[in-house]
Amino acid sequence: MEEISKLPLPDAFLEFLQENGLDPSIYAAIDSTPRYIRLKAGNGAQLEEIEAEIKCKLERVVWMQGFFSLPPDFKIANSNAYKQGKIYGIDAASGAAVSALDISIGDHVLDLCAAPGAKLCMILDILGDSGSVTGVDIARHRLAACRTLLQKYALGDRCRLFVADGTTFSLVPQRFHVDTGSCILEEKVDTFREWTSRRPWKERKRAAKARESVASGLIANSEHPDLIYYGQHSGVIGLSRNELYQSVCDSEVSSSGYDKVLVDAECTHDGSVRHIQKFENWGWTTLQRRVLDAERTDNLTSLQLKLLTNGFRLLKVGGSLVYSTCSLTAAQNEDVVDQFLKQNASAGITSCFQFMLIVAWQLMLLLLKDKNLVKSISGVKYGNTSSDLAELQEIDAAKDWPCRSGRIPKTLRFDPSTSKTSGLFVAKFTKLAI
Ligand SMILES: C[S@@+](CC[C@H](N)C(=O)[O-])C[C@H]1O[C@@H](n2cnc3c(N)ncnc32)[C@H](O)[C@@H]1O
Repeated sequence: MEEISKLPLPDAFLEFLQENGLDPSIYAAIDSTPRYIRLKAGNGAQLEEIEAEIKCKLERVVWMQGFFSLPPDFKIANSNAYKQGKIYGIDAASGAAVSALDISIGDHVLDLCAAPGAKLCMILDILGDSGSVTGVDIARHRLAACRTLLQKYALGDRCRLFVADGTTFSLVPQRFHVDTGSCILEEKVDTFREWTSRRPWKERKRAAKARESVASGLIANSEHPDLIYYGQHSGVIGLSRNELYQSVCDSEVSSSGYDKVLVDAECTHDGSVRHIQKFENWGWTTLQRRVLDAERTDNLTSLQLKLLTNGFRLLKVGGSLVYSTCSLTAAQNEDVVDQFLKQNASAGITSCFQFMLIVAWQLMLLLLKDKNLVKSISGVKYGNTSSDLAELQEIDAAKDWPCRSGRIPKTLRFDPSTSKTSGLFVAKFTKLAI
């Protein structure tokens, strides 16, 4: 108990922990939790040079490639290696969420809650000169910070960033376009310019006006997602506005949706010990307002389920989705997974008869579509069709990670006291064809 009092947690937070069966002692262990950095790809040879510059030994994290630990109180922000974009500050557990995606060269990846962008940068670093990444976040200022990161680490070439609500975002990757090489770029390079800040004045004014209307609640979701950044090879250049914002039906999503989707959902952040510690300076009342408010917590779990559902909808058949949060509560993790599986699980098809019904329904929709009787098969609208069958997947890489199984088999939990990382929950799904 003496340990716990090192961080004077407010009563409301202690109650929140008690209600959720969480042990407050993790917040006293901050002094022994290392800092983590990841080396940007291609900088491995400069390890000794970086160590000399920061005057500190970088301890390799044996279970997460490219990651190193530093003493808990070490500040990387002032180092040249950080300023020059050779190292990132990112917790090793966050690295695990990205590793769980098992990204292959050429993958088209959707990061549905992307800002401020540590995981997005890692994804781009893994992809290198291949595939594409679409980053989405509802908070414009946070996504702008993400754009700054892309520039700093020179990783934006295959990335596009949209300010949008991840629960309704509906664009698939520009698969074919990305890979068509430079001839289209040369022909139609003026269709979209590289930076939207260079968009024509009238267009920017129209977008700002639409944003104001949304903010004042007059209209909602009437505008397209706002594209605030795209790189040369993200598939955007050469497209007309209509082509970029073209929606597709579910049957197309199954083949041209994203190969991998990360839903690193908004949460109460209670597993991020360093984040909670910051409220000592920001004021505990801020914690109460931002984190513990009961209504917000209820809304959060519903938001998490919607984000997971929509991310899964945009996944192609055979692709993988990782759902992660830095909360340790079951309500935001296993309970969300449970609900999602109830709505989408293949195990839900309990009988041959049900299976036949679903197949018949799909065939009927295809037939109607063929005869132009329906324009899209519930395509871009929020909500699932019976073809969205989810299955929890084993995370193969996790056998060496310092984590344990969650309440649901195949889900994982990083507990700060044993993992020596930030707290994290990870679940991985695949989309099955029927
Ligand atoms: C845990 S943070 C994501 C951290 C990020 N993945 C990273 O590695 O830096 C959650 C993010 O979800 C965003 N968010 C909240 N509601 C959202 C929504 N409805 N659609 C999209 N993003 C949302 C927040 O703005 C916040 O940036």
